[in-house]
Amino acid sequence: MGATDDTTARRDVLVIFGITGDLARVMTFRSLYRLERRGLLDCPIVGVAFEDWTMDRLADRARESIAATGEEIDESVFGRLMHRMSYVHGDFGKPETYDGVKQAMGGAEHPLFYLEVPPNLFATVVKGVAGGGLATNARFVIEKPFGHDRASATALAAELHSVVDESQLLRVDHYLGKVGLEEIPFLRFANTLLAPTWNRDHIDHVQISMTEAFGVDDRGHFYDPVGALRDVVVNHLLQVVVAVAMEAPEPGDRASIGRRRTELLRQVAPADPARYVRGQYRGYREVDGVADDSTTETFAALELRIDNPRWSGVPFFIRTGKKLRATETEVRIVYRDAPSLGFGLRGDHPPSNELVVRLGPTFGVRVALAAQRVDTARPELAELDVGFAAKPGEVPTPYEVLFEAALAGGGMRFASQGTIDAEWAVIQPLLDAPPEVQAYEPGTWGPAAAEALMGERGGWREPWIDG
Ligand SMILES: NC(=O)C1=CN([C@@H]2O[C@H](COP(=O)(O)OP(=O)(O)OC[C@H]3O[C@@H](n4cnc5c(N)ncnc54)[C@H](OP(=O)(O)O)[C@@H]3O)[C@@H](O)[C@H]2O)C=CC1
Ligand SMILES: O=C1O[C@H](COP(=O)(O)O)[C@@H](O)[C@H](O)[C@H]1O
Repeated sequence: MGATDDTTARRDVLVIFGITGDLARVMTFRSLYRLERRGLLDCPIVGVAFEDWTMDRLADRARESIAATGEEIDESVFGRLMHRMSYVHGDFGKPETYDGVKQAMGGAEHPLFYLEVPPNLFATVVKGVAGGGLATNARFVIEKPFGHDRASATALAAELHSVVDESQLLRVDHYLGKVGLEEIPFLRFANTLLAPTWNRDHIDHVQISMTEAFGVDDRGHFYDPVGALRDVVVNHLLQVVVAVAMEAPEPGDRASIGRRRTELLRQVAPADPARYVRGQYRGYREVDGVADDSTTETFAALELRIDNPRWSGVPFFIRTGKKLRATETEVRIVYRDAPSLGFGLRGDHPPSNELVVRLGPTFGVRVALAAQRVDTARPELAELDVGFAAKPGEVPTPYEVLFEAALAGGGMRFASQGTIDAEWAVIQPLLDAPPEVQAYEPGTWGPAAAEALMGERGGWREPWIDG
């Protein structure tokens, strides 16, 4: 185990292993550019990869990558970003690569190492950094996947822990950087209107829906061995469950947020394969990189239960899939039936209240109240909507939030091994006994069985979609 600091010292260099790779192209350069524009970068950045690139080549890649995400490039911002960057090439398996990294780091004492590398190289890089004497006071950001099941996640953690301390590891779940997610606990606990009703006495069930209109496209090689459950349920959507269901952090102790997350996940009952629906869109098997006889799910719907006094008896329904009718992510709290009114209003059984937090494509909150208008025969739901951003792009992207948090030295935006283990424990029964995969037509809401999963609860609500 390597030497650690237990402070929250600001990082004084960012070293990115895998700067020439795909994640850097689609996410990293853009996030760094946006942080530079907001004046939030203040340290050198060292890119490391195998290819022998010049700085001009790196700058070209950075420029193309940023432009491809739709950002308009401000030359002075781009110039400042490139001015703080340097590049080291070498094999991650060779000690001399880390000599080059050490030199490029200058006298930095609190480095942040970001591993944008294939998962089978996580331990190689961490060991290389430690072997080069660079792990003292360092933090390591690592990317998913953290194993492909509970046992392999445990084995990966053990390998990493043989070199560095758990407190040095920052595991990325980009939903922990998503604007909207952290706002859910705030909304719950800061509003006297909501806090007393946020429990089994008032809430009938919770629907968490992350639907995508696009398919697997050019990611067949990555996606086919993974599937929807591992891609987004065991991580992102369980974090949405956590935000809805966790207890309040301890006053004045931000570190307790991480503990609260893990505590909640440990109270989620292991998922029941009988309450799990797997789907695959027609045409998926023709995607490049997908096996002709693939049974990988591109759609998953499941029910979870939480064994604690607040949530006992309240089902949490989750659905996600590719090539569905619309791209949206939301969590919908469906309240219990209102009592029969019995005081002479037309229509004596008002519809149930709903509270929706939309997490994508933009962030917003909707409260649906039962209302009786003079021109309608029965009470109906009237929707009060608050949009927090008119267009995508106006709020920080998840990766900006995560970089900012990691550079500030804090770990609250990242998942601990305790959290990862608890997540796999919930999902493992579904991996052990997966039901048959059912075909669905692109452009629908997935297999009919997903609707049946909801029983008598009125089915999946039409998501909150603009326009
Ligand atoms: N791509 C994405 O959208 C996402 C990726 N992730 C995760 O991020 C991580 C990186 O993924 P991605 O960027 O797609 O991977 P890529 O395969 O595109 O990139 C890998 C990078 O590692 C470098 N590399 C690989 N082997 C060596 C070696 N032996 N020595 C030196 N450099 C090496 C490559 O350098 P070179 O090119 O010079 O050979 C390249 O820069 C993975 O853990 C992935 O699961 C997570 C979310 C989304
Ligand atoms: O990690 C992943 O997440 C995206 C969805 O992220 P979002 O922020 O757009 O909701 C998903 O499309 C992808 O398959 C998965 O790997």
